[in-house]
Amino acid sequence: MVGGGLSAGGGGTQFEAKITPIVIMSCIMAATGGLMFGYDVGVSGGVTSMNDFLKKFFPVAVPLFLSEIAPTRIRGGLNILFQLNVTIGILFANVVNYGTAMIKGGWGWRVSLGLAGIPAILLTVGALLVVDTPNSLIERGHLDEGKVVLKRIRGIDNVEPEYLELVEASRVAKQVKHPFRNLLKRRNRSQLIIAVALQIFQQFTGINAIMFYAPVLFDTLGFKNDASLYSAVITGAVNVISTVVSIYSVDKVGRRFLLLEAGVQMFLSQSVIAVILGLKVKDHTTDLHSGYAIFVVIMVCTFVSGFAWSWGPLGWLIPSETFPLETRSAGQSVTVCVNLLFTFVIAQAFLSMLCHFKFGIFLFFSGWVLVMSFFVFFLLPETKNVPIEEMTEKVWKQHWLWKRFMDDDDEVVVEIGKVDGAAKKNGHSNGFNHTSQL
Ligand SMILES: OC[C@H]1O[C@](O)(CO)[C@@H](O)[C@@H]1O
Repeated sequence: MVGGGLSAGGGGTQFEAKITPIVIMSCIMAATGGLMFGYDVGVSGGVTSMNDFLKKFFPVAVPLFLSEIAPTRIRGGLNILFQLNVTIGILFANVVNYGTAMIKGGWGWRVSLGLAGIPAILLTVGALLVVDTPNSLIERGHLDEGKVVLKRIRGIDNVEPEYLELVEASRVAKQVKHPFRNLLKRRNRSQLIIAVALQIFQQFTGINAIMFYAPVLFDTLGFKNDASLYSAVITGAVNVISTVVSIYSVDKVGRRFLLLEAGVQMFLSQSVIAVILGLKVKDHTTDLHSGYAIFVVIMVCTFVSGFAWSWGPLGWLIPSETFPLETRSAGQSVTVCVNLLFTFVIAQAFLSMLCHFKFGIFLFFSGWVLVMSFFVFFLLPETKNVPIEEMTEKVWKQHWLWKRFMDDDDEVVVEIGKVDGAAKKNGHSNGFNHTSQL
């Protein structure tokens, strides 16, 4: 599941755990899922700028601008690792497109599309090698097997404290009967609104207009065919590197800082692109002067880097750390669903919008960046370093608006049993909201 498999659900738990082969295998699995997602996003833009592909599928069209089981202590980093893999997949596709465009005989685009099967095969083979998680085994009643797997995963014999927490977490999870119904309850409104808004906003930054159509955009600006593909490789690399910046900084400077800083960066770069294109490109036969064209590439990279250390990874991270237990699985599903729905909407609408708005398309997206930055400023609370189980008290109940939704009458606070009490005493958390309202 996109982003969902790497929930940042852990609070302050610091169980003893080695980085074992099983954990590494699980990370490779996640990486492959991200690669597949990213490759599919990246490959489409490239092949649609290859003349042989266009001749085959668009003989009538000369478009003006043709244009998506870690130890707790590394859970946050792994969450963004998913997005990192998406960006690596995109970069990989961009590099492949650059190479296959040079194949003589007009079948290079077939190779680009065909290679999408490789991450899918890796994922399938990987899935056969990976064992059931202890959580899943325990939840299905296979307690002994769950403990054995936990020992293998952690690489140690003394897994008792974590095992007991997993058993307790599973007991609590079983009490959640109607996750989707819970999602609509008033007390869960804030997390739901924020998760849905983040996904819609992530796509309305216009990132996929760039990811899908960058080579075509650069082509239209007058870059030669291979130069436009080459430029897409550059933006793909900027995307990867800037996501790494997010991995290192998100727990230091916080989510709000990254989103607000990137808001300014994305707004300015998109506005500059719009102004240059508006002033310098009169019609689709005009090539941009090479100095301006390079400047546009730099502005596109500035935009992509801002996105890559903010809305890209945080769109996944924040919902995964804010939904309480009673709505977590349902909330993650809605998050992914809304993201893919709006990826589809933008991909479908972009070309028609481009024909109507022309350079104004970048003003359209920069306007949205402004709106989402205000949303972050006023409505998104900081969640950096807040243990999951304290989110309600420390985040939602402190917020000027969201605290009004926290006083639901039919609230039933689940008292986690003695295991939880012991865990709390030790400063541990089982990754679930201990005051979950069922
Ligand atoms: O890196 C850019 C990519 O990241 C996503 O927003 C997913 O988080 C995709 O929609 C986009 O293609």
